[in-house]
Amino acid sequence: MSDLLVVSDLRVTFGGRPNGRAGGRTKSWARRGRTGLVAVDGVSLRVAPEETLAVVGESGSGKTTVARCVVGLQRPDSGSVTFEGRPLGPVGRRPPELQRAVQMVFQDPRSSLNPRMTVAELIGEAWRTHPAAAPAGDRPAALRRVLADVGLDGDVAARRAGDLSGGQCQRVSIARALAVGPRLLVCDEAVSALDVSVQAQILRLLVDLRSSHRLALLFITHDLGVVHQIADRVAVMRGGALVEEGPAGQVLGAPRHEYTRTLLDAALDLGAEA
Ligand SMILES: Nc1ncnc2c1ncn2[C@@H]1O[C@H](COP(=O)(O)OP(=O)(O)OP(=O)(O)O)[C@@H](O)[C@H]1O
Repeated sequence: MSDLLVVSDLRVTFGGRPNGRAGGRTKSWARRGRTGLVAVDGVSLRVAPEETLAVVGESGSGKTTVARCVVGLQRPDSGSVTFEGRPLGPVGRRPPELQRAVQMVFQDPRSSLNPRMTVAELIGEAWRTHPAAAPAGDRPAALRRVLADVGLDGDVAARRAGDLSGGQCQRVSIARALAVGPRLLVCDEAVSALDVSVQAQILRLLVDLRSSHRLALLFITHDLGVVHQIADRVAVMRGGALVEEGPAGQVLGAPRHEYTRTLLDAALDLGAEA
């Protein structure tokens, strides 16, 4: 199967000195390797349609920066991100159909949703931003459908995000992404802020949605304990670089890299303590 998302040789630095063209089209930095922090260093990844790739690694390993490049919130210094062979530039410059195709679910739903807005308003906002995805006819029925897709009752529509539980908020975040018809969901630590039992429900939901909505998932997490529940393939990052990548069974069951073994041992220790 041909790839949906291809990330090639991505490099991102922070804190270097602009070379005089900052604000222009090229984000280039003088002596970046020496004066800036290399957050992502030559990372290449592929995600096939309806596949889940988990990107794992400790805090600071560069996972979120890769995710932000994919959704267009971070411009790489070099390298490329393509979706079905089309370049994915910064979010503001993406054609609307590519903006819709790649949606992100953030770690903390309480800060990614305006607490004063009702669920209906939040989903309506997504439809306003992407009019091509807005329902042509009966909006309340379309709203009920999208809420049902994420396991929420229709009466949640009238409630404010600030009055919902963490799990309900994350379901609303997923509904908001689903409402615009994505092909790829980038989930950045999407279950990390939730209680363990709610984590399992949201993981189950993502697995179900992947099949029912034919989604691919780029699932970013520091927690190897959740990866086996969701991933087809696993990529392990350390210090901005990829150290190992392969089928989930192989990376989790017979890791080749010492660092992956250390992460797995740490996850096992945490599991034993829980
Ligand atoms: N906007 C920024 N400005 C400066 N440095 C940054 C910025 N964003 C990330 N970094 C740095 O880049 C490195 C990679 O960060 P990133 O958030 O991508 O890692 P991560 O693996 O997702 O970790 P975490 O799970 O803690 O977010 C870190 O050293 C981080 O401090």
